[in-house]
Amino acid sequence: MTVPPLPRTLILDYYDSYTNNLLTLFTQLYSDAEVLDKVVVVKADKYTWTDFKKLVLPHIDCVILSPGPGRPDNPTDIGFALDLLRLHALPILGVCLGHQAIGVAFGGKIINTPQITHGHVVPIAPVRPTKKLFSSSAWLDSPAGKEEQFDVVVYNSLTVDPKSLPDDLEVTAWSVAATDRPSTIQGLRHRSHPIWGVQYHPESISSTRGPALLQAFLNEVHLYHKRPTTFSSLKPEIISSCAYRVASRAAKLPRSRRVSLSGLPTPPITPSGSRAATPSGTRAVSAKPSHMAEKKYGVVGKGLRTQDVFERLVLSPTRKGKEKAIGEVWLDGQTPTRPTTTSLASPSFLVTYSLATRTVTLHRPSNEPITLPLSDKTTFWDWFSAGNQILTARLGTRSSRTNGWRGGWVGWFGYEMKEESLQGYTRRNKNGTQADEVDAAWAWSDKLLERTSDGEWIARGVLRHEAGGGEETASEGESEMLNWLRKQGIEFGLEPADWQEYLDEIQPILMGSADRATTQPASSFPTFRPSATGEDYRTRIDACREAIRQGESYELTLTTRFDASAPNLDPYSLYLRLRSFNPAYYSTYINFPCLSTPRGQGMSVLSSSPERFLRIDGDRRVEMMPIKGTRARVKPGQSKEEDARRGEELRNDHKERAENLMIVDLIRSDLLSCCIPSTVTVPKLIALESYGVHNLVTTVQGTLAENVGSVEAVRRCFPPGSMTGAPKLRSVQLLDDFEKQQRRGIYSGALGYFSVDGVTDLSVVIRTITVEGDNLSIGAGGAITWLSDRDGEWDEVLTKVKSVVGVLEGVE
Ligand SMILES: C=C(O[C@@H]1C=C(C(=O)O)C=C[C@H]1O)C(=O)O
Ligand SMILES: NC(=O)CC[C@H](N)C(=O)O
Repeated sequence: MTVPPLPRTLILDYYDSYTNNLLTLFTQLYSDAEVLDKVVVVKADKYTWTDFKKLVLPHIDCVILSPGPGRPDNPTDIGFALDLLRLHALPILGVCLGHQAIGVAFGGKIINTPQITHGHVVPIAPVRPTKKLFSSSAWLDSPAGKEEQFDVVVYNSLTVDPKSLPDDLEVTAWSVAATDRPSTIQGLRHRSHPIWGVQYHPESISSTRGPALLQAFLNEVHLYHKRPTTFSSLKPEIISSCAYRVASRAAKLPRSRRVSLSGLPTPPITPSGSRAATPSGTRAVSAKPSHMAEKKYGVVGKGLRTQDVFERLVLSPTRKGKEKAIGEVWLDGQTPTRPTTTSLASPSFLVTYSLATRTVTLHRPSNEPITLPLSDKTTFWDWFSAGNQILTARLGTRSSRTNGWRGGWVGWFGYEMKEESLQGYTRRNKNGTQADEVDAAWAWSDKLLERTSDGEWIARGVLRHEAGGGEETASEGESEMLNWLRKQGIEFGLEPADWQEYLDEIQPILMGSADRATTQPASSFPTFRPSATGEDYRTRIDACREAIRQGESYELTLTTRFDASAPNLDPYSLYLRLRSFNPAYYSTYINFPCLSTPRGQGMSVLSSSPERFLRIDGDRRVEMMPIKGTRARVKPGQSKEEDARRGEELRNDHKERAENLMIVDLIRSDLLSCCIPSTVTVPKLIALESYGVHNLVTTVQGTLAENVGSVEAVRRCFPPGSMTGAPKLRSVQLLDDFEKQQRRGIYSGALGYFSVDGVTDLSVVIRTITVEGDNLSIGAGGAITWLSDRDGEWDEVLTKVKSVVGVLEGVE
């Protein structure tokens, strides 16, 4: 069976979090280059109906109406789709909401589906004989066409009422009835116009026969247009109306790596013009004059505890006020099964961002903070992304490293940064955010001490020197960020003398005695109390389920906050307790004493997050690992068999698997907004990982397109889907209301680093204590679906908080 030529296809996106996954069906039939040339995803409200008819319709060959939140009989949810369907000027395929729109456009009624189901696999049976799509030759010749039934994933609360089906429409498929699940309409076609719909999601990772369905549709499109040998490309104006464009290629990597014979980098030019001495033992690995230096210590210091080295190198100099540092950073990271590096750093300056005032603030040791209002057209993401791209090109040398921070930015984007990342988002309550909130904080460090997973130490430095031959140079003129920072006297990269001084500082520490450091872990956690009662939370669960019943969302990650007050607390000693109580892959301690928020002076993040948000390695491979599905582990000393049983029970739980699948499909769609479509894959679907709690974890990967930088990639996937639910935009708007506009802050955001070599690694901020002055908070929540049980969900929240701080007070 041959694949027809690819027609110009416009996918109208009703702000769903699965729409981009349709691209994956295309790339199973056509090349990336062809798909990106002929298929475009456009937000459904991008054009008015009048403009669409004039500017778009004459220049495309077919339309796909995407899934989406809401109802097809609500004009704010469905825009001009009903007019488009009634005009039937070209072939149209509707998926889920788009399919329901077909029902409504020709006179059918929308009702609640008898069994509301999201993220479950159900069998469906095509009706035969029937004309078109499910009986087109492409379909009948395909393996799917020969089967009586096949499995698909459904995400719907609503359905076309079979009793209301107008004569113009014919059912092409039904779900197979089961005792708890009556049969519902799964496919429709118009009897005389080229219009088809499917209620299920052919693009879901767990649906079968998706490409065969698409091919059957494209065959119909081919037939409709009288079988041309080829279709032309989309007009550039239409392509550029797409929300996110990705290039069909990955950036080329400089593969050759040259290490100078002496193992030393070209000596940098000092400001006076003379060649500086290169610190001994330093080695650079690069095809271009490298700015990245490293010194490996081998067995030296291997017997030391990381805590002791952190205290001597990072903590005591800043505490004595001697160091030129703005704070303390320990990217700790621990798990027995997934080895990771540890990095210790004393950043030299920090930029923060406030959404309320749209200002950036520069913080330096012993200087007054300086602020910069961003222009109306610029978001913090744009500002930071453009600057970071140039810094990476100028200072970093890409390598195939998969792990570790080599210097550059470390910090976080708080959850509220969604306001500038999520297309279509509007903050309803403008008073909710105070001016002196810290919505994003990124500190720069051009030196750090790394501990490899083998326990060896490596000092890493980003050196400053003039552009040398063959170096990619990017103009600073392009970056508002770099120009402004330069004006404030900020330089990126160390002078060779500074690097030498750093090595001189490290040497005696690593050669020193293994005496234990003086700081003791806090003897207990402060007492955390819920900010909302269990009853409040249960009521909010009901509100979530009602929104799901109405088709507004498929899953909502509802959260709440637990607060504690602890005057004179040493956040570091509390972190020491946390890291032994709940060691996690993304365990992190960050302390910025200079920051102040409405809750106090000084801000620290004490994280024990197990969840990867997004990592980009040296080959521009992106990996996201959403967690969904949680069970408590047994208490220490209790039976291992019982612990394993709970893990297995979680792995086989239909509700939890569905929660996970919904986020996996969302994450795939997020990655498709920045990766080459055919590269987005799911190598590991719903695996059990057991650390502080049992969790179900999925791995989604892709290769970043050449036109997308690391910060931009993060922005397109922000906020993390596991903290929002699906579809993302509608769900976060609903959650803002259900959570009473309460700020989530760092919790639910992303924390980690953008390394100068382009390697990026960020966690989802969960299981994390935020300290602001004397006030501490922990956010916690869970995914609410139609199948959620009020008590079970509240217990899950308590389980999560207890995995961080052991005991809780004031909970029913
Ligand atoms: C919301 C939290 O966790 C999120 C929700 C999970 C779930 O519903 O199972 C699991 C991990 C996180 O993505 C939290 O820990 O506070
Ligand atoms: N996935 C979808 O498109 C869902 C459509 C509609 N909102 C429903 O719940 O039925």
